Parts: sequence; structure tokens; C-alpha cells
Amino acid sequence: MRWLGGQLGGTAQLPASKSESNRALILQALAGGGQLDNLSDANDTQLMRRLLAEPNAEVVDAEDAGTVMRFLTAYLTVTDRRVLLTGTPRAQERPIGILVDALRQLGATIEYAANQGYPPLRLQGWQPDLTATEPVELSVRGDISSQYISALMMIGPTLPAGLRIRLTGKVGSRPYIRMTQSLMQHFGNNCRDLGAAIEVRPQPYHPADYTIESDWSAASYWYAMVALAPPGSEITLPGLRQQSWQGDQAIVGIMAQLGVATEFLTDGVRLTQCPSQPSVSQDFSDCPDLAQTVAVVAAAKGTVLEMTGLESLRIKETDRIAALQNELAKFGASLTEEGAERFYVRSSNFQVDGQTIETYHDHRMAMAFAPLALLGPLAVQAPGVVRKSYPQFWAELEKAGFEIG
Ligand SMILES: O=C(O)C1=C[C@@H](OP(=O)(O)O)[C@@H](O)[C@H](O)C1
Ligand SMILES: C=C(OP(=O)(O)O)C(=O)O
Repeated sequence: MRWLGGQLGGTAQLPASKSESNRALILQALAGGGQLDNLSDANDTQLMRRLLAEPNAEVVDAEDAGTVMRFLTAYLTVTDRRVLLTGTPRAQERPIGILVDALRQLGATIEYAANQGYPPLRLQGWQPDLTATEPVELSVRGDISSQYISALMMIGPTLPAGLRIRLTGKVGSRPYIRMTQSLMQHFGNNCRDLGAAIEVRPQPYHPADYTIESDWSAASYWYAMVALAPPGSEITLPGLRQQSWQGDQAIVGIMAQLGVATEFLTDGVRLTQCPSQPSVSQDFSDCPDLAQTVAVVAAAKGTVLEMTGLESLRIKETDRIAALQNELAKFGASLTEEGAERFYVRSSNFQVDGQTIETYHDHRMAMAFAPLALLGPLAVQAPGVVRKSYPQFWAELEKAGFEIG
């Protein structure tokens, strides 16, 4: 792929948030109705929708979608389904023991079909304590994935006396927990986040309509393009809100330091260029999905980037730290760990001249490196990976003035 030249401009279409979509689908199913508008066309969301619509399936394949695997483990448990819940080889390497242990304490019978602590899972029955008058108390680690906590929160209202989840360890991806709370409240459960614990009342959901916001994680790739495009470039992204439930709106503040200014419009944002800083320090604990985008922009601009909060990156679609290290090295840039869990991106004489990017079955590797085509010719292996969250990504790049393929 290559950039055909000139300034970047115009409007780019974003997918709807897959995180909001996949929560809204679970809540709609538990509420027994409600109209959802602007559901994501991401494979992760279309898959969730299909799987929820198959009440008699004996094998449920969550493919490579973390939210689908984790949310359905809880949802299929409380709807008393007997199924084999499986996923891709990589999904079978992503841990789920914390969620399974919690569900067992609530009355689930779940067995591991292959390796202890990992999918595939055999869901074999659900017998909650129907006489409970006090909320069930659970302790759940927050430092592996917030998706376990969101999954438990969403099924909490189905328990006779609700649920109290005490969070232990460092809690990562916190905004995703708040997003779950906000959507639950929208569907009628006044769930409370007390910081160290989450209280879910036994209030039944009621059907509610909701229009999904555009996806801020997907927007991050357009921020990267504006940051690297010729002077005078800009882009408009419809469907993003100033009051957002998505933690990846943090891209606004991060990119303000890397040369992109955000103007909120009535519907969406307009991105323009602004001066950037020579070095940037950022904790990604709350926004892990932005790490790849920001690392690549910093490397390309020669900005020294200090990165913390990357702990969860090793257990996502791929080991994202190793993948970033390998691919940045192709441009003479580096990502090195200097001290415990403290990483630095550094580069000098960064050049794009026909390198091929490996994507490691990870949509975000493809999308984070694609903006480099603004600086020189580039090839991306297995470009179809983007379908997980942003199926129209390449088509939108073509409209914006890239030659693809
Ligand atoms: O709940 C969600 O929708 C998500 C939570 C995050 O995962 P972790 O909680 O595992 O960090 C994020 O990386 C993922 O893309 C989506
Ligand atoms: C980590 C991601 O997704 P999930 O965990 O839902 O597979 C992602 O989209 O970057």
C-alpha cells in the first residue's frame, strides 16, 4: 500500500463501538427486548448476535473474540445452557480461570475440556442458591482482564439477592467496568461502583433502546494518520461523542501531545494538526487498546515514549509487546523494557521503504502500522484481520487517498 500524495482530508466512517455493542446485546437478551441502533459491523459483534440467536446450539464458537468468550461464559451459564464453548487456538491460550472460579461459587458446573484455566469449556448446569437473602460476595482479581468483571456484573441481577464483587490487585481497563455499569443502568439496574467493590442489585433489567456510539479505539488510527500526514491535513470522524462511555476517548489527550488537536462537533470530531512534544509518558492501564497506535506514531515521529500499564498486552489477540518489538525493529525503532513494566519507544532515522508488516492474527497490528504508508510504501500481511473490529478499514483508507493492494 502507498499514499497517493497531497494532504489528507474529508470524512472517514468509523465502525460502532464493539465494546458497547457486545454489552448491549447481552443486556438486551437478559432484558427480553429493546431496540439497538448502530450496532457494530465488527465480526466480534456480528458473531455475538448470531450466537445469541442460536438457543439450541451444542457447540458455541467464540472465535477470537475476548468479549464474546467471557460474556457468553457468564450468560450461557445463567440461562442454564449445556454447551461446549470454544474458540480459535489463540482464544484457547487466553485465560478464563478467574471467571470460571467465580461462576462456580455462584452455582455453576463448568469443566475444562482441554487445559485447566483455559477454553474450551463445558457448561454443565446452573444451581444458584434461590433462598439467598444477602448478595453473594465474590473476590475477583482485576489485574488479568476486566472482561471477567463485566461478565459477572451483567449476570448479577439474575441472582436472587444480587452480587457484591470485591476487586483485588491492580484493576486494569477500569473504564470498561464503568461502561458496563453505565449500560446496566441504562437497562434499569442501578448497579454501584464503590471503587474497591461493585454492588449489583437483584433489580431485573427492563427493555431499553440505545444507539451505539462510534468506536474510539478505531478512531485512534485516524488520529495516527493526521499525526503523520503532510502539513495542513485534517479529517472528520462522525458519530463520536464528547460525553463518552469509552475509555479510549483518552486518545484525545494523548494525541494532543503527539501533534493532533480535536474539535468536538455536533456529531463527531474534526482532527487537525498542532505542535507535538519531544517526549511523552503515558500509562495505558485504562486504555490498553491504544498502546499499539501510540507506540507506532511516537516511533515514526522520533518522540521518546515512556509506556506503563502494558501488563495485559501479552494475553490479547497476540503477545502485543513481542509483536510491536518485532515490527518496530523493521524500521530501526525499538520498544525496550527498562525497569519493571516500564517500556520506552525510541527511534532514529525512522524510514518506511517497502517493509512488510506481520499482523499475528491481530487486527490492531494491521491498523496501527497502516498509517506509516503516509511516509513510504508498505505491505501488510493478512490484511483481512481488521474484520474483527473494523471491516471497512481498508475501504475507508482507499477513499482517503491510499492505494491498497
Ligand atoms: O470489555 C471490553 O469490551 C474490553 C476490555 C479490554 O480488555 P481487558 O479487560 O482484558 O484489558 C479491551 O482490551 C478489549 O478490547 C475490550
Ligand atoms: C483485546 C481486544 O479484544 P478482545 O479482548 O475482546 O478479544 C481488542 O479488540 O483489542
